[in-house]
Amino acid sequence: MSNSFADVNRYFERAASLLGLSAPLKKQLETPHREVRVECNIRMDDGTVGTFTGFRVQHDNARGPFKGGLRFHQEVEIDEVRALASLMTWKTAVVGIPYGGAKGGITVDPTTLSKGELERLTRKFTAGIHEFIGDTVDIPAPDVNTNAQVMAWIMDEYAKFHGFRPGVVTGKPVELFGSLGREEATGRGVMISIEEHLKTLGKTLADVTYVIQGFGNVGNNAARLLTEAGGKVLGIGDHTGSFYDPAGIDIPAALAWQKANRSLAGFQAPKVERDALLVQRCDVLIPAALGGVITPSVAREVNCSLISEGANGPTTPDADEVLHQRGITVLPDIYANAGGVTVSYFEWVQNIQQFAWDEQRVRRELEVIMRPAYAKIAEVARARSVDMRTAAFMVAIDRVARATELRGA
Ligand SMILES: NC(=O)C1=CN([C@@H]2O[C@H](COP(=O)(O)OP(=O)(O)OC[C@H]3O[C@@H](n4cnc5c(N)ncnc54)[C@H](O)[C@@H]3O)[C@@H](O)[C@H]2O)C=CC1
Ligand SMILES: O=C(O)CCC(=O)C(=O)O
Repeated sequence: MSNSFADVNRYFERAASLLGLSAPLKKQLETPHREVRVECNIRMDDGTVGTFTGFRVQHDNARGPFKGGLRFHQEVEIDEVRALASLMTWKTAVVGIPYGGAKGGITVDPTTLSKGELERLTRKFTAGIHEFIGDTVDIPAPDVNTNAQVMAWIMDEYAKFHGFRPGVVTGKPVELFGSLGREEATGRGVMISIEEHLKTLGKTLADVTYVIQGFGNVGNNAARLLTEAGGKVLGIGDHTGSFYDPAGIDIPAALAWQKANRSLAGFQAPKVERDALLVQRCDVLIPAALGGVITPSVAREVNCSLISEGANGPTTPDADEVLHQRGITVLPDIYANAGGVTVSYFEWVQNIQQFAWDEQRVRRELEVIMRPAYAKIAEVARARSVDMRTAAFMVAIDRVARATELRGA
């Protein structure tokens, strides 16, 4: 289960060809600008030296500073980071926020580290990449297995080299120049994406049922918000367990369980096999864990009419074809999960202005970005008779291509 750069580029290639981009421009837009690899040696609690490898891939900055999350996971490798960095370029462009795309990661299972080891590793990585990041250069943020505390360490370590620059990183703790609403932002954006689509069908969030894979930052906030909106969540799961109940899962109980136990293991609800969760009956499926989980065989069996991609790259290109042939609408990752980076943008704006917004304003401004973006993608999908993913890539690539040409060589 991972993302591949070749897979992202299949989507890129299809959309770029429909736009009639020249071969040299396509190559320029496809190729990452810079890739940084750092060895991070740290002192482990038992006195030994731990060696870890970290990456930062800066894909494109024609429309603004590089922007994107930082992932700590045992399966992180350069090709995947490249894929995720490229998705960030198209994501920031499709919602029209003034950034390019980047992604970083360290190959580590953070659950095997103590808090002290995690802090030392984060600081070592930051020291290794500090020359390449900055609030006008490249701005990291949380992704899988990273959080506000990790961002605070990055901000602090960066300050040792460059002085106080809170906008060097987003997703910080609210007490330390973070933004209200950032933590739930990706889940909220997923909800908005679904709401916009349902509107076109004359339905509301309360009229449909949901299955959500992944119960971390994206999945659990989506589950909470959809439940608060009156929707019924039938299935949830994380890496420790999956649950499905046609009568509905008690989401407040699941959230409380997860908060107390740090995972869903042991949660009391009807269990299903991890791989079976994605094919349970529902109206809306929300993959919100890792990439590559919707393969052609899963796509042939999913039992929903809409997929909103909370995760990055959850659907392989071959599976995407199958979904299209089956008439299942996919709200693509670069749009559906853009709520997180959008509120990161608001955090950065607040940091630059040294002026904090209240949460209502953050939510309002998120809608101002997410709702028209749906309309734009849907308009292109209609006008060019393409699916929503192709349309989203076309909108994004067109914007990056124009910026690139206007800036010149
Ligand atoms: N955090 C953010 O703001 C954004 C995250 N994303 C994407 O959303 C996805 C989830 O990210 P976060 O929620 O931030 O990460 P997280 O670390 O908070 O949570 C990840 C969740 O996925 C689950 N998971 C991991 N492996 C699994 C497996 N094999 N089967 C089932 N569940 C599994 C974990 O148990 C956990 O519940 C990733 O693809 C990430 O790139 C996208 C946009 C923004
Ligand atoms: O908030 C951000 O800057 C980036 C979040 C992220 O990594 C993503 O959207 O995939």
